[in-house]
Amino acid sequence: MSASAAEKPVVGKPAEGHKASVELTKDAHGLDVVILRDPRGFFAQVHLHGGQVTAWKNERGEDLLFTSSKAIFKPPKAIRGGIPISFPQFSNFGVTEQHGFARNRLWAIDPDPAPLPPTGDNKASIDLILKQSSNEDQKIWNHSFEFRLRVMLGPEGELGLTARVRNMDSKPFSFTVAFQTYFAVTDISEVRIEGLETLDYLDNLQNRERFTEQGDALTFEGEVDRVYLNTPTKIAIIDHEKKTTFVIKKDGLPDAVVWNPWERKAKALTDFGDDEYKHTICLQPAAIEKPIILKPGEEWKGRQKIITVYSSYHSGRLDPMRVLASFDSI
Ligand SMILES: O=P(O)(O)OC[C@H]1O[C@@H](O)[C@H](O)[C@@H](O)[C@@H]1O
Repeated sequence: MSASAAEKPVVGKPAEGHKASVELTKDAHGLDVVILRDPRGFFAQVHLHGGQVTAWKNERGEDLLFTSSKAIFKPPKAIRGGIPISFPQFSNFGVTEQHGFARNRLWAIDPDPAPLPPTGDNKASIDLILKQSSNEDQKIWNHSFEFRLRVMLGPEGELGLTARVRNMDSKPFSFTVAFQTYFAVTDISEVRIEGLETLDYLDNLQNRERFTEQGDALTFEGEVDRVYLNTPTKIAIIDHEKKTTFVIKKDGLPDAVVWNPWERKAKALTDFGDDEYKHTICLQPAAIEKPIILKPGEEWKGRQKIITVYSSYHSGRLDPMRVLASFDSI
């Protein structure tokens, strides 16, 4: 299912038995948003500003992504939370503004997402496009491109993002990219990440020096800002307190950034509550260490899919392999 600006919006939660729905509407700040709903109650919201997923909820209406209570909904500023997209540059690894310009621009609904197949009636999806940089962007990154983004809400409540970047220029260009995903967690000190152990990482807090992860899982006791390199296609974030696990599956995005500002940096961020660092972990599938190089006419594709797993952890020892295996059945 897809939506275009011309389609009549579907309003309200669909009754049981109805198909997934897509609605183009305005948020409380007057910004354009697309709402994806599944009959079982799963929900996702995408702002055209930034092409940014700004909410994802389970069937009980609980937020699975974090958005700051101090988030500023005034373009061109990116909204603090959800899934801002870093493109054509991650962080300050290049010449553009921090994290590139894509998160600060107005995206359009893509009327022609070919050749991606339609997602079918049981999935709600929206295709967005960001074309050609603004005049201001071109002064710094003067390349002609098309960035297509499909956001999909599946029948198991899973959230999928597929990014495609095509070089529309007559010369090659390169870029780095990240899905800056702010997961909602109950208490950061009760969270562990599995899938990054023994890997090398660049530590943004130590001049991007290269280290090797020593622990058998990643836990949090202070500020973390690392780019893990050549990561596996599946990573799990385990929220012990909520007995919930997020499983992230990714393709075309070999790196994974892990960021939590902790107390001091949280206080320095104007659009982030002082204590909110306790309730989020930013895990970002990314392509950073080896920038993507596209020749004229070439296209790059990167994908992340996230699902939440609840019950398997209610008793006994955590079994990440079981969680990871369950993801494959989707
Ligand atoms: O405040 P911004 O521009 O959204 O960046 C937030 C953080 O984004 C993370 O991706 C970076 O690794 C951090 O270094 C950075 O502080």
